[in-house]
Amino acid sequence: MSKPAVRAQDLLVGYGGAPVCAPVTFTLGPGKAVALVGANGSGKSTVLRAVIGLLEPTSGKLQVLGDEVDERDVSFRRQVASVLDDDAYFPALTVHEHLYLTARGHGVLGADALVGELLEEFGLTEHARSLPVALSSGQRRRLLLAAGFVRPRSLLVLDEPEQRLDRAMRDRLAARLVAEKRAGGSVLLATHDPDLVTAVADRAVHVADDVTRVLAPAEAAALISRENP
Ligand SMILES: Nc1ncnc2c1ncn2[C@@H]1O[C@H](COP(=O)(O)OP(=O)(O)OP(=O)(O)O)[C@@H](O)[C@H]1O
Repeated sequence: MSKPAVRAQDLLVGYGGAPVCAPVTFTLGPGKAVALVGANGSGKSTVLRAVIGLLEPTSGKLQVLGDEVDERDVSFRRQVASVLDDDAYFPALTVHEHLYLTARGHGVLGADALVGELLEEFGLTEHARSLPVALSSGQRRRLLLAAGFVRPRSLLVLDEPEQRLDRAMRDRLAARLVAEKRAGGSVLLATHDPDLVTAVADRAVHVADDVTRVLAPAEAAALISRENP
C-alpha cells in the first residue's frame, strides 16, 4: 500500500520557538485532499511551510511520503510541488520561459508540450511572451499556479490558491484538483473558499489557538461561511 502523503502527529509549528497554533494531527492519503481552514493568522501557512521543509517544526512528528522532510533532497522536490508565495516568479523571464525553466529544472520530459497545455488551461496562451510585470494580478496568480502544475509531484501543496482568481478560474482549478486526486495525487491546501473545500477536500483541519479539529468538508465550508458572513 502507498504511504500517506502527509502524516502529522501533534505537530507544533511557530517562529522562534513560540507556537502559532495548537498542535495539528492529520493524515493525508494518496488520492485525497485535506484543506486547512481557519481565521487570518491562525497558522495555516506556517503548517504548510513545515510540510514543505521551509520551517523546522517546534515539536511533534511530521512525515511526508513516508520520510522525514528534507527539501534539499532532489527526490523530495520532485515529489512535492508547492505554490505558496505571491511573488515567486522570475521578473526577467516571460510566462513561457518561467514555466519551461521550472519544468526542465525538475527534470520533466516533454516540457514543451506540457507548458503549452498549461498555458491553455490557465488562460495564459496569449500572454506566453509577456513578462510578469505586464500581467494583471490574477494572471500572475495563474502563472504561479501553472508553475506548480508543471512540476512532477505526488503531493501538491497550495496556499490559498483561490486568491485573485475569478469564478470561472476557481471552478477550473477545483476541477483540476479533483483530476489530480483521481490520478492518485494528494493535495494539501489552505483556503478561505468554502466552495473549494466542498468540491475538493475529503477532510478539513480547523487550525486555531486552542485546539485544532478535523472536520468534514461540509462542516468546514459552513465554518468559513460563518466566519466570513
Ligand atoms: N516569518 C514570521 N515570523 C514570525 N511570525 C510570523 C512569521 N510569519 C507569520 N507569522 C505569524 O504567525 C501567525 C500565523 O501566520 P500564518 O501566515 O501561518 O497564518 P494563516 O492562517 O496562513 O493566515 P492567513 O489566513 O491570513 O493567510 C501570525 O500571527 C503571523 O503574524
